[in-house]
Amino acid sequence: MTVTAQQEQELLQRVPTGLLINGEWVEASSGKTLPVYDPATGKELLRIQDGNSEDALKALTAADEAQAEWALTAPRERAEILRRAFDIVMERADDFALLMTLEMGKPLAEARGEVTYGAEFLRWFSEETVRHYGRYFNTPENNLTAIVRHKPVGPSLLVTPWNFPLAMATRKVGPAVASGSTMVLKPAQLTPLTSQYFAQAMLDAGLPAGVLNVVSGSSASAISGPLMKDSRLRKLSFTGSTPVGVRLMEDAAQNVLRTSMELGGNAPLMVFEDADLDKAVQGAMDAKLRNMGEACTAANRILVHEDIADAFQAKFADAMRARKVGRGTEADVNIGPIIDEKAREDVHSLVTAAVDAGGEVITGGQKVEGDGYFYEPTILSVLEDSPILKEEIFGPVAPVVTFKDEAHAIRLANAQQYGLAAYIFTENHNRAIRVADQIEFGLIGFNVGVISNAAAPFGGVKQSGLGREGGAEGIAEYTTVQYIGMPNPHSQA
Ligand SMILES: NC(=O)c1ccc[n+]([C@@H]2O[C@H](COP(=O)([O-])OP(=O)(O)OC[C@H]3O[C@@H](n4cnc5c(N)ncnc54)[C@H](O)[C@@H]3O)[C@@H](O)[C@H]2O)c1
Ligand SMILES: O=CCCC(=O)O
Repeated sequence: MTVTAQQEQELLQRVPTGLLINGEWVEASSGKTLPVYDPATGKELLRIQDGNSEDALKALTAADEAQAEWALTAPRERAEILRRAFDIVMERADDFALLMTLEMGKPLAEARGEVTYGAEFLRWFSEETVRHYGRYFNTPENNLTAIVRHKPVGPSLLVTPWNFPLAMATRKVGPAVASGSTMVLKPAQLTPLTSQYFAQAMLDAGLPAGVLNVVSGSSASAISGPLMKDSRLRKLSFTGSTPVGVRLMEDAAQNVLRTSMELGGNAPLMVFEDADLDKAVQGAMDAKLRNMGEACTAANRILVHEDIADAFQAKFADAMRARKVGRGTEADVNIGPIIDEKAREDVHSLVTAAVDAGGEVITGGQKVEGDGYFYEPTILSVLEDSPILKEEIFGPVAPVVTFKDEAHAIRLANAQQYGLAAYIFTENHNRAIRVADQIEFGLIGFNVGVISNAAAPFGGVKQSGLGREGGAEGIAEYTTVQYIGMPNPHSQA
């Protein structure tokens, strides 16, 4: 069902537009506001307060002052806040979905999927909160008894990207709350509304003032810069591009901050000659077109065995041509716009460079004329040295390359700097594990194109980052380890 303009306006009026500092939505000290746009129309949706360095420091002060008491709360209390937050986000699922469609462009059905995915981090970490055990043991010499326990890392700066506005926030806020850490969340400039609506849900769930502070603003470095230099900050958790992540790691080194870095990806999707072609095409569609290709997990390099390449490409092209492009609020649309004009230009430049380097357009390959930043679902047939294979595409463009044998496929998969997600399509389980052993990626989809799940550790190797979010590993990113040694009571009188 198509959403009406009145429904959109009613929702936008309910979004907090201030900065969240110490439990209150307040105005920015600059007195300035920041516009938020709809990428499907290019029009302004709403203006929010434009936070700066002064606001960021106030938020850190609030987080720092709340830290000691928050660290001592009962794990059950934190767990129940997260569980209530899960319920509230699910009760408001339609609002969250529409808000993401409006500010980011993804079609409503996908946005609903993100609400479920994002909310699950709250439920998952509510369950982890009460089970984050330490250890108690005698040392090998029996002279000491050791207690090893986990303490909250302390005030954390959480920086999120625009492509999954809810899930990237819950994947950080969930474990930070679970661990007993306080935080300053800095959402992406392009999509602050979902984060602000989510922060209100956390307050409604009973999160004490000062634990979660939110500072949106037009200058990311004005917000993060002074915080990264401040000794009260203990951790940076960043999700975004590799170049920005590298710069922030350099800053973090000056203050010896704990860091979790969820960076870019350039996933290969490998289709072997023994693959089930229907499964492989479905997997390629899911891995490529989820979020219009604007995902760190997006399959950007479709590697297909030469014996099945024609058959695969024909089915893949039919599936791509069947997709409907349009504003995500309209019924039946399954490809929304690219986030902004610059991002669409970047996608088109990669396509043009691939064609100039000898690539062939199988379907698509053009910007869609008219309002908004739409791009046609595109398949390119390219050679293995095509420039498009070296970069994150962040759009609905799938370059296909053929390979001769398993060793060749592995070499192509590893031949770039990223190591986030990879996909393997084969009916031979031994081959799947053998290939997984030899490719350098943190996440592997075996005969499936989407594997993200709150219960599983998400993260990459090489230039895709450090640390893991979600799973049992996720909470450890927000704790420090303390060892207490004492005389073994049996060796004492
Ligand atoms: N590995 C993952 O889990 C994951 C998940 C989602 C997105 N990503 C990656 O994120 C990128 C897309 O997101 P993006 O365009 O928002 O990335 P980006 O790096 O431009 O921005 C990410 C965040 O960093 C902030 N930022 C930008 N410059 C900054 C600076 N100099 N100092 C401090 N903060 C700064 C932005 O405001 C935003 O909040 C892609 O590379 C994608 O692969 C990775
Ligand atoms: O953009 C990358 C994040 C996608 C995910 O969490 O599945």
